[in-house]
This record gives sequence, C-alpha cells and structure tokens, in this order.
Amino acid sequence: MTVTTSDTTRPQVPAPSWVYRLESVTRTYQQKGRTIQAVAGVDLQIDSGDFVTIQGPTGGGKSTLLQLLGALDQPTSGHVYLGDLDMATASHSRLEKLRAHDIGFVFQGFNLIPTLTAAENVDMALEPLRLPRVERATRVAEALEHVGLAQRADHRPVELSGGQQQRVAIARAIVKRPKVLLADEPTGNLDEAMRDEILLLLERLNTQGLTLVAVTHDSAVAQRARRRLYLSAGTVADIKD
Ligand SMILES: Nc1ncnc2c1ncn2[C@@H]1O[C@H](COP(=O)(O)OP(=O)(O)OP(=O)(O)O)[C@@H](O)[C@H]1O
Repeated sequence: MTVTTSDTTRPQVPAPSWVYRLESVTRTYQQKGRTIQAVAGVDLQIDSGDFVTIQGPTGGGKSTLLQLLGALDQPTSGHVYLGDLDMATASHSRLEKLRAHDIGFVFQGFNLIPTLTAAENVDMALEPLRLPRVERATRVAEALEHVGLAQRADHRPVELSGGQQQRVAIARAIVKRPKVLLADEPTGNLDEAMRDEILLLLERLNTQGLTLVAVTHDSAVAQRARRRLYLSAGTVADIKD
C-alpha cells in the first residue's frame, strides 16, 4: 500500500473565516468596594481580513476590549477565541507565545527604544521567535522596505519624524507576520499629513490580507474602516451609515 501525504488526498478543512470570536465576554474591576463593568456581555465576531475601528466615549471600555483581544488580559467571564484557541482559559505562557507570534501591536506613543536604530527596534520583535540570524536580518529589511523606510534602517528614533517613527513601529508589529494587527490610537500623535501617510500604509497592509483592529477617536481613521464599532458602557454595536 502506498501511503501518501499529498494535500490533495486530505479532506479539505476550510480555515475559519473569522479571526476573533467573543462570546458573552465580561470584564469587571473591583474598585473601593464597587464593581465596574468595563466590558459587559459582548458577543462579537471579527472576520479574517477585516479593518475594524472601535470608537466610543471615554471610559466606554475600548482599552479593556483591546487588551482582551491582545491577550494582555483575560475576561472575568465568557470566551475570547483567537482562531480556535480560547484565550480566556489559556495559560500565561500560551498567551505570551500568542503575543510574540500572532498579534502585532501599534500604540499612539510609538514605544520605540530611543537608543536603538530603526532596524534594531524592528528586530526586537523577532527575539522570541528564535529564527536563524540570516532570516532575521532578511525579515527586518523586508519589513522596513514594506513601510518605505529601507533607507532609514540605521537611524535612531530621534532622527525620524513622527510619521516615520510610527512606520517603524508598524514594521516592528508586522515583522513577525502576525494574524492580526491591533492599534491603539495609531494616529493620535500625528499631524494631518502624517496621519494620512499612516492611514494609507494601514490600508495597504489590510488589502494585502492583514486583519486590522484600531481603537480611535479620529473620525478620519474610522471613515476608512470596513466596519465601525461603537463601544459604550461596555457594550458594543455596529455603526451603520
Ligand atoms: N485597572 C482598572 N481598575 C479599575 N477600573 C478600571 C481599570 N481599567 C479600566 N477601568 C475602568 O473600566 C472602564 C473602562 O475603561 P477603559 O480604559 O477600557 O475605557 P476607554 O473606552 O478605553 O476610555 P478612554 O477613551 O478614556 O481611553 C472605566 O470605567 C475605567 O475607569
């Protein structure tokens, strides 16, 4: 008998069309004897390849939800699936691995290390992946190329504009080839021209297949999203035009 491992002989199991699935997700905090429901029974599915923005009033729960999506926090009750994995019950070491491999983060303040060059900042994200040195260098060069900063690889953050620093931060987020890119006010510290530059880059990454979820107060960012969510008092709703 011939045993074959050819893909064509295997039953085709379609990859899930969603990246995240949240079921009855609640996150409460105890403060001075009071219970604060930051996220209150959220059901939500985010499709693979989507570009989702999350808007809403201050204190509405946006940061808390983003932390749950980013495996930086776990819900008080309910389930947060990333692919097939329920992050609500995953171990801390599993969550750490998820953050290192599958989830890219971009923050309002860029969070670059000032003493390192652009290339070294991007390379930091590959540290936990234990790749061979040559592949690591190739990936860093590709990521910087992708964000249009190949010529600035040896520059330190102080030698770059705000928009360029955010592009380095995006390169650092995508160099690990994550399943999803989470952004917290990615244009918050930028003027209009730089904001447009970052928006174009995010859109390009999205059309290339990267799933994007961005918390934003900036309606210009939200207008470019495929799907806009509104989070208020811990509950989420789609914004319809
Ligand atoms: N660590 C914490 N301990 C206690 N309460 C918290 C904590 N983190 C958040 N909260 C509370 O949870 C609620 C939601 O906060 P969250 O930061 O998620 O809102 P947000 O929509 O991101 O607000 P903003 O737009 O101001 O950043 C708020 O009432 C907040 O005070």
